[in-house]
Parts: sequence; structure tokens; C-alpha cells
Amino acid sequence: MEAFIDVERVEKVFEVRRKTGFLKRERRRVRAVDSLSFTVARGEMVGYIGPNGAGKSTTIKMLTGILTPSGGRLRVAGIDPSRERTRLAHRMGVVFGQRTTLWWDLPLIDSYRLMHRMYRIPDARYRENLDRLVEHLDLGELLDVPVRQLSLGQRMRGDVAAALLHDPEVLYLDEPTIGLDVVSKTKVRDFLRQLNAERATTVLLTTHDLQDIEQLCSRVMVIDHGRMVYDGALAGLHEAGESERTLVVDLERELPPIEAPAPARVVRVEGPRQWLAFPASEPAAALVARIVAEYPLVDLSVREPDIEAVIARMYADRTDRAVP
Ligand SMILES: Nc1ncnc2c1ncn2[C@@H]1O[C@H](COP(=O)(O)OP(=O)(O)OP(=O)(O)O)[C@@H](O)[C@H]1O
Repeated sequence: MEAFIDVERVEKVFEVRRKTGFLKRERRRVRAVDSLSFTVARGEMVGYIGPNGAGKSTTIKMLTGILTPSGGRLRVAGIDPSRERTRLAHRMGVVFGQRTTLWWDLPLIDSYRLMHRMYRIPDARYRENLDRLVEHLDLGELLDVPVRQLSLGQRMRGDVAAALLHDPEVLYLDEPTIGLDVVSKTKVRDFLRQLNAERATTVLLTTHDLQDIEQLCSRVMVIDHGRMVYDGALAGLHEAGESERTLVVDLERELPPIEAPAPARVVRVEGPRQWLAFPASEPAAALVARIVAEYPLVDLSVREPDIEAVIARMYADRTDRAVP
């Protein structure tokens, strides 16, 4: 598979000065991104997650050419972003959930007209893209409304359209559903899914909302302290996080805790109902068979681990990142 985004042992170190006394300042180096390597193929839709300060925004800023890496090699569509930022700008779109690229006081359509000129989009293509985006993102009634009067969800849809008017090959989304209600989130997600399926746009999605990832991305990359700690299928995170599934067992009557083979164990008993935890990486069949054979069973069900809990556990193991 051709690597559309190619990140090879990329580093980003910031020098920060901190006031430590009346005239004293301490210089510290913060390694925001630490020997980070990954590739993304054209047309992939990848989730990029990690705790606060993990280095996600710094990575996106290097991919868009806003920041220059302190070390390593980085290419997007064969282009070095920090050297040829303008050339790359025509091929990428960026949406920051926390701020807008639209002109606050102008009607939405005026921002689009400005982008039409800024990106020198051929007239016919601009028309076609605008019509398509207005239809899919439900913007028809909003085009003449000043951006300041739009709701957060409407503004976000407006921003997504703005990022796509010039037909970028890659779209970077930084928290695209932050603060949105369920209906707006669904609209944005549906649109992104369709965009990726129909136009094979490569998407890198940063979010704290795991439902964004669950619904959109088959692959997720987890970064912590500037390092990649997981890169693979969302389902595989369960194993990486050593998570557990739960077997909920309804017995005919109240009984002492079920004697299960380790590492499975009873974690809760309430009358005839018992809860057993067992590793998510192991099939439930052997455990179920044993309980069926030895206990008067009425019903049972398996509960999948909560992905949020799995990731919280992955994030929990943190060390200090400061470089002396
Ligand atoms: N311009 C800068 N100068 C100094 N330090 C910075 C700068 N930008 C980021 N950092 C530091 O680099 C680290 C990574 O920050 P970054 O914004 O990339 O994290 P993030 O994963 O995007 O976090 P969040 O989820 O909170 O947005 C943090 O420790 C941050 O304080």
C-alpha cells in the first residue's frame, strides 16, 4: 500500500521558560513528540487519540506545515509540509473544532467566496463542490446568515464545508464534534463516512469522543507522552489495555460464589445473580461450559469491556516527559 502520510522517527522539542523566582527563569525542554513513526495509506480514515498534552495537535501542526519537526522525516503526498506549505495547502483541508476558519461577521457564503479566490478554485469546480456540500451538510438556509449567529453545530458544518471546497485529498479534523448535540454529531459523522467512501478522502481524526472513532475509524492510533502506544484496530485495544469482559450469571437460587478457574473470578454477587470477570482476550466458551455443567443455571450474558475504561487504563500509566 502506498503511504500517503509518512512519518518516520519524528521529534518535536519545545524550549519553554518558566518563572521560578523574582528574576529567575528556568529553561526547560518539552519533548512533545518523541520518535514518532506511522504511515497512513490514501483513502484511510484513522482515529488519533491520547490524553491531554499527549502531542496530537503538535503532530497535526507538523503534518500541515505550521510547525517544523526538530528531527526525523515527514512527508504528505511526497511533500515536506514545512518546506512547501503553500503547495500542500491546496491538497489538504483542516477543521479545528475549537476555532473557526470562517469570517465571523460575514454571511457564510462570503467566507466560501473568499476561499474560492484564495485557493484559486476553478469556477465550475467551486460551483459543483459548493452545491454538493450545501446539500449534504444541510447548509441551504444558512448561507446568508452571519457566522456569529450560527449555532455551534451549524458553524461546525459550515467549517467542514469550508475545508472541502477545494477538493483536498487529505482532511485533518481536530475535535470535530466537540460541544455538539447528538443530532449534529450524527450529521457530521454521516457526512464524513460518506465523504471517505465516495471520494476516498484520507482522514486523520483527533477526538476525545470515542464514539467518533467507533463509528468512523477501523484503525486507531493512541499516542501518549509523544510516543505511539498503540496502532491497530479499535477492537484490539481491549487486549492492549488488558481489559476484562464480564459474564453475568443468573442461577436458580442464591449460592456461594461460583468457583471459576483463574484468572476468571466472581467480582459481585446479588441474590441469585453473580458477575464474573475474565480476560477479554480469552473466549468465554470454556468458562460458560464449566458453569453450565456444575451450576443450576437460568440465564447468562457476556458484557463487553467499556472502551473508555480500557483507554483510561492505558493512559493511567504515565511518567514525566521533561527532558533534562
Ligand atoms: N508552542 C508550544 N510551546 C511549548 N510547549 C508546547 C507548545 N505546544 C505544545 N506544547 C507542549 O507539548 C505537549 C503536547 O501538546 P499538544 O498540544 O500537542 O497535545 P495534545 O495531545 O494535542 O493535547 P490536547 O488533547 O490537550 O489538545 C504539551 O506538554 C504542551 O504543553
